[in-house]
Amino acid sequence: MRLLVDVGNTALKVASEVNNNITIIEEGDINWSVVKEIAIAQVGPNKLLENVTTKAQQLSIPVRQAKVTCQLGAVKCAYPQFQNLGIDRWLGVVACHYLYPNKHCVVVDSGTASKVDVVTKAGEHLGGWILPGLDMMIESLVSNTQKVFSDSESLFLPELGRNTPNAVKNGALIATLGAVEAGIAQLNCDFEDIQVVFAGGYGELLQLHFEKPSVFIDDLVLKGLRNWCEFIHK
Ligand SMILES: Nc1ncnc2c1ncn2[C@@H]1O[C@H](COP(=O)(O)OP(=O)(O)OP(=O)(O)O)[C@@H](O)[C@H]1O
Ligand SMILES: CC(C)(CO)[C@@H](O)C(=O)NCCC(=O)O
Ligand SMILES: [K+]
Repeated sequence: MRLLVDVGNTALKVASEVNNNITIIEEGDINWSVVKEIAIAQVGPNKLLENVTTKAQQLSIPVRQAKVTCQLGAVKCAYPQFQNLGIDRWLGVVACHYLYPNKHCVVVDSGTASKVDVVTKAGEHLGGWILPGLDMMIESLVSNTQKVFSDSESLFLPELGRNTPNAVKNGALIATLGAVEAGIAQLNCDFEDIQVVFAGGYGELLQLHFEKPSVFIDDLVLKGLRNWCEFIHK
């Protein structure tokens, strides 16, 4: 069994990979006796990884840290300084390209931060945008103003707000959905040729309010990590 680990800025996601099948598991439920290799995609702090790295050392399990390269298979990185691209973004792009090889993809991974990346069907990553995640947008508005406040009860809705929490929360939603539309516009082609892929903690909410066909893939970065492992083991 290969252990796949996605270290986000706030959340750790762990999965087992057996015969190409990825199963998301709780960190406490890892069956260490069958782990042959650990692959890690890390953008967040080492602290989130402490338990995994300690175990790996104790049991002498090989650990591989995925890194961005200028090219992986058919996928080419848009950043001239490819090392600066977040590995989560890179693996999201790689995963989408191999899941939808005949489509241009707009990859929307929204958690602590929101990332929108665009990759053509030829595998050319055109680049992307980093936005504050929805919570971060709200938090930065509330903490830098006198009269703006939010609440936990109000829903995120793609409509005009008529009270302060609705104005703030709906604004965060609309800004993020607007970036998705702008990503689509960058491709300058029929929507039929585009696959929009949502991922991350806010992915389902965004997909719910995005009015065109799209998919939500819970384990997108982990799928990209599996692709990365396939390439480096070749
Ligand atoms: N239903 C949900 N489940 C989990 N997280 C949610 C949910 N709805 C909203 N969130 C938000 O998504 C965040 C977790 O998302 P994700 O796992 O993508 O985070 P992350 O990987 O740490 O973020 P990033 O990749 O931006 O560093 C939480 O911090 C929370 O703000
Ligand atoms: C943007 C985040 C924080 C999102 O997790 C991550 O992808 C990251 O640390 N990126 C590095 C900067 C960049 O991608 O240009
Ligand atoms: K930083």
